[in-house]
Amino acid sequence: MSRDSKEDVLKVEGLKAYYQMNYFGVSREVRAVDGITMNIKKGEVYGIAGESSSGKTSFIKVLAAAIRPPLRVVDGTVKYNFKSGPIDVAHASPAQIEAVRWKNLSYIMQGSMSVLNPVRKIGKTFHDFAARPLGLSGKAFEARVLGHLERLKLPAEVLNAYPHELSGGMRQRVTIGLATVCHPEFIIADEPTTALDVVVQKEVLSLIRDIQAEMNSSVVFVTHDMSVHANVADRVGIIYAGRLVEEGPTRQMFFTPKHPYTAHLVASLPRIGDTQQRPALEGRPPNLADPPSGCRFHPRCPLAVDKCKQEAPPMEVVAPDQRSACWRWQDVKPLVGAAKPAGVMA
Ligand SMILES: Nc1ncnc2c1ncn2[C@@H]1O[C@H](COP(=O)(O)OP(=O)(O)OP(=O)(O)O)[C@@H](O)[C@H]1O
Repeated sequence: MSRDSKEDVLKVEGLKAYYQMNYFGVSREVRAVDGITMNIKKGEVYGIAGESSSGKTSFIKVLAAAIRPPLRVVDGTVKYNFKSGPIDVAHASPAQIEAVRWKNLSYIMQGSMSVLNPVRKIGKTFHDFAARPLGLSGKAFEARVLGHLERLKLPAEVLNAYPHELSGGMRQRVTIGLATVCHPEFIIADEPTTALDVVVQKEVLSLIRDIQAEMNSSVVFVTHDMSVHANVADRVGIIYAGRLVEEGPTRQMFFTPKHPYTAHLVASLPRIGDTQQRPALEGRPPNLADPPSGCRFHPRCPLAVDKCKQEAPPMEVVAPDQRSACWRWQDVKPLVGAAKPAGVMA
């Protein structure tokens, strides 16, 4: 089935979410998400990449309806079309969000320890998360959890353990288990493999992919590791300074990027046989309390011209399913010839 013929499960339009702070009478606004429009199809795996402090976590917190002050949605909508009905989580009440949490929409936060209560056994945490949304209790609930643990290749004994008694990889599996035990339609994961060693990383990624395929859920995940995107995502979106600057099918993003920032991220991937360090992009991402005029990437962009300093480029369709926000997208060339990055499917 082509991407176009699949149904949208999420539509984000003109989303702006700012951290609004007031210290000693001085107000400060950090424009962490500043006008993002995109959509996700049913069954799609969408990866979000970008440097540190570009707004990735803030964006997916809004998608996950996990917004806490000082972060506020100041404009736009985040509309899900769940089986149970439509909901705009940017404007829904706490009770409406509670009704879709875990059952329709689940969120694997950064760092598994932050989700797992250190003084509560894993079995109790499963109960806290899932008993009510599943509407099960006693033996029926136990059977459901045990079946799910088996699928995650976790022994039943973990239910009796405290989080600190498990290895990092097991804790991350438990977190994924918690987030998926209710078979949610939409899974959001923030850096699900950071801090895990390479072997465990692979296991955790294939686990997310297997569960997604089995349940036909949609997944949005964040990582700054481009090789993870290459291995897992159907489409990749690149965020720079609070804005989506390019998105497209994973292969196209790696082989024919149409934004100079994507070209740099792809070029920074290590390649088999590398003997030299990859060139790093000069400069730093801008301060989101005072972002540059025009295209926010212009101070670091090798292709920047005067227009880029003055006018923000709109997202334009540049190839099938691929959009880029760059005045000079036609001049963007991959920075690394035909070399195939490790992990990118040929
Ligand atoms: N609680 C907060 N209060 C104020 N500003 C914040 C808060 N959390 C994040 N920010 C700011 O919002 C901007 C975007 O941060 P965010 O964490 O969303 O970026 P990120 O791309 O996820 O970064 P990382 O990869 O380091 O997690 C940054 O300028 C950050 O300093």
